[in-house]
Amino acid sequence: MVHNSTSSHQQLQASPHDPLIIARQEEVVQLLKQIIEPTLKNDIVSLGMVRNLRIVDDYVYLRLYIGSRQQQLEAEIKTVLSLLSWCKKAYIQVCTIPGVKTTLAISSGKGGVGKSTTAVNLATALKVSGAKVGLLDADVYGPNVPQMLGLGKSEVQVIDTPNGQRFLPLQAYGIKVMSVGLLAEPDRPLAWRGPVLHKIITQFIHEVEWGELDYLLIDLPPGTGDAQITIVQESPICGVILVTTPQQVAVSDVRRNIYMFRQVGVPVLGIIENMSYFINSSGEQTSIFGTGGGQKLADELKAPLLGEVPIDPRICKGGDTGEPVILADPHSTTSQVFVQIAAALDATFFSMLNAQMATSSGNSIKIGDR
Ligand SMILES: Nc1ncnc2c1ncn2[C@@H]1O[C@H](COP(=O)(O)OP(=O)(O)OP(=O)(O)O)[C@@H](O)[C@H]1O
Repeated sequence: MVHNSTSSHQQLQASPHDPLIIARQEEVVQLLKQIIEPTLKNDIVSLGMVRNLRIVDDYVYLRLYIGSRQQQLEAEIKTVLSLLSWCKKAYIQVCTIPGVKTTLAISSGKGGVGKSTTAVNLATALKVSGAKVGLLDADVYGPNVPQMLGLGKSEVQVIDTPNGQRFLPLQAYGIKVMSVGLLAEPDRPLAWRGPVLHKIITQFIHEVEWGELDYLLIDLPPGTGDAQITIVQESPICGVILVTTPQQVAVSDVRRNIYMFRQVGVPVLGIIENMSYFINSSGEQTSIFGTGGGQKLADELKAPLLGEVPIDPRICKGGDTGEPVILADPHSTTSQVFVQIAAALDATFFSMLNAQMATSSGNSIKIGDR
């Protein structure tokens, strides 16, 4: 079960002052909490799927953020709200990315901890397992996914669709890829701010022709700024994976990050500790940045530790050559960690991977099992 331990009420509803509206709002929340999302086995309010709840006179307004496999929830909401004697009509705005079943975000409290590396390798592991995968590089401050997938100088096409013009994602190793970096001029820093940033991000989420995807992974910008909050609020993210390193400073940044997600009502699926240890030529493990930071944080924040990724020169090399380590060296310890995490995600969302992959290196992880 995926938990969202801090209530998602801030994101869910405005703060009215009229006692009648407050009472009605609470009544609606209690009814909505009876609806359980069958895959994640938790209620749709705790999962942050219901946002912007408003009661105006005898009408209920809300936004429902779902993946393409969760359409039935709209009808379930209408059924439970029909029990309200005072409610004349419930207006439900369904927010989804067409064709995308599950949207997951990869985030980090600070830059340079390996967030994009994680996003690229998880996307590749999911793809290798047979899933249809898209990767949206929304890191407006350092969009390096195209280079990590060998797409350095590619041009983005715009196509006409029945719903208007759409960006056509590029393809790398069968993964559909779109990046803010593909729209920027080479070697020029992206300096988008305020409304421009908001518009670009919103376009990226809603105006890409992804086709049918099992997973869309979003590589978020680091930190807890405007760009990150906009993406999280605008997209039907089912959960977020946080990347940290064992160093204390990275750990405290991720702590801030986790609280931000919980405040906006998006479940934290777990933490990945990157650069956990180094394996020398004799196969011995050495901790370079200290030990246990990821586990300590996971315990404190009641979010599972999904995996510990070693420091591996092949990761750097893969980032430079555009071939992820999962493909360049699939049997390495590093690749197996990513395969295990992908298998655990898939076990939570689809159970699509074959059992052999999920258990290939022993202890499998269960997402959100606390
Ligand atoms: N486990 C690892 N072993 C060796 N090198 C790594 C590892 N993880 C990441 N790196 C390297 O560290 C650098 C930063 O990684 P990456 O770009 O993924 O970080 P990031 O958190 O996305 O950074 P930014 O916030 O700047 O986008 C890259 O050169 C990458 O190859």
